[in-house]
Amino acid sequence: MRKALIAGNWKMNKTDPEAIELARALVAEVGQYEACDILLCPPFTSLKSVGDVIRGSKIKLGAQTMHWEKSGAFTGMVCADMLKSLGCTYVIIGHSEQRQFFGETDETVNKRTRAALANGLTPIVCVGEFLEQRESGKHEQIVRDQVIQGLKGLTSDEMKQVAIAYEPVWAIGTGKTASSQDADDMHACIRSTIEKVWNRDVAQGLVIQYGGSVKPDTIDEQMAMPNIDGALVGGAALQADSFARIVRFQAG
Ligand SMILES: O=C[C@H](O)COP(=O)(O)O
Repeated sequence: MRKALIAGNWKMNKTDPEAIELARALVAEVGQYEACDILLCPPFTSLKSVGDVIRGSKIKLGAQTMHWEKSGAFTGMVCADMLKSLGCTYVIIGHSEQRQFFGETDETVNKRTRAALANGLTPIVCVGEFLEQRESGKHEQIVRDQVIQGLKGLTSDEMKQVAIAYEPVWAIGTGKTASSQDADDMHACIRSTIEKVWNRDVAQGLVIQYGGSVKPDTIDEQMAMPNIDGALVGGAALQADSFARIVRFQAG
């Protein structure tokens, strides 16, 4: 049985005082909630302070990306050790905004994923198609390729530490969600790809989150789908009440 993972990706939002305020409100609302795993991914600048606020609660801490090298001359970047030293246990990798604006490729996704795993961090590997790719019927092939290339070379044991987030690019921050059925179909496609490349055990254990305009009024139907195991939430994670309602989804 897969435990749902509800993650808030705060992206480039919240000053440090604002991040502390939001984290405090979430600890008060859902800090001891155990029906699903809860993850906060603030910007690098607030990992330390959010980590301090959530310490002792059930809420986990993650980063929004990392470099694959251990240290060195990589201005602007952070490495796994730095994230771990602040209490991170997760890291988002290959988000479509990293792919679109910062040159992320399947190859760099693979490097980051391997480095995260080698350092005991759980990577949430993001995949998803553009609207024109869906409209031309290529969406499943595009996402399958991202999965296979991004996770290339991982052992079955390593795969058991990975989560995937399916985020159709056209649904991110637009207010348009994929229908629950379309999302579930893609999640099933991802799961069957994992089964073919690795094995059934890995595929059945894999947490696949949906991301793209998830809101309090969409989450219940989404989480009722058999292949949707959680959500990677952007905009609706920036207010405590909406994120707390998403965390407390009622899946049927
Ligand atoms: O990482 C989160 C996703 O990009 C979704 O963002 P959104 O909920 O604002 O559409």
